[in-house]
Amino acid sequence: MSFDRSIKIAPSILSADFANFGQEIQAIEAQGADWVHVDVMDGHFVPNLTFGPAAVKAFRPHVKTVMDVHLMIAPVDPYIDAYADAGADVLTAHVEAGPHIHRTLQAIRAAGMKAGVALNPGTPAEAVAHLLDLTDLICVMTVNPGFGGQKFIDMTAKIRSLREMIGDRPVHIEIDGGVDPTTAPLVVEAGADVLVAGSAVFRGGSVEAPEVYGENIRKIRAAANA
Ligand SMILES: O=C(CO)[C@H](O)[C@H](O)COP(=O)(O)O
Repeated sequence: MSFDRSIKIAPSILSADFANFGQEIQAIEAQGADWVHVDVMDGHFVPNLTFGPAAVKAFRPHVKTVMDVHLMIAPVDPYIDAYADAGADVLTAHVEAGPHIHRTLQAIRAAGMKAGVALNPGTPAEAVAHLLDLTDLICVMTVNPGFGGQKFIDMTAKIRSLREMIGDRPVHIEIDGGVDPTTAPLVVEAGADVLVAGSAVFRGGSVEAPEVYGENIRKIRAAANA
């Protein structure tokens, strides 16, 4: 997985048909998704439950691009090897999920994955200031994590601070929550390059009408690049 700052659209399969993940992943990739974003929730760190390592491993053969796994779980460290075995390319842990994020990021890289760190809306950019050489991606939450379809919270000032702090390091800034053709240009202008979108990609489409996913992805990308 090489680094570049071009805009990448990462549909969140939290908004896919839960009875049909394999075909949904194939459909979004055929329709232009750059990465596939997988939201892992534990009903403890966030008030919702999704899937664990066995399900993520079952998604893997369907993902031909980048499998971007966002852990909204606490603790993280006992599960790092399981997500490496499941085939995650990027594994992101929340800075709020435990006292030893430094160790967590080292362990993710040691397990052969790219290491991501996520920040809730209430957490300042400075929380990752000492982690910049240990991380490949900073995920800025623009909703309080747990559910798709929430209203975008403006984090553009935080994104700008992070882009400045990152300097010329090869670190992606990913935005997660409420990304659509209206909000995408705001976050890209502030310095983001990976856009996670659930509702705005899957709305109106299905595996029987995958061209809707393609139109939705194109609209987000066009707005982001405008
Ligand atoms: O991490 C998430 C929620 O915690 C989802 O990825 C995020 O909310 C995307 O969904 P939407 O685009 O519908 O806001």
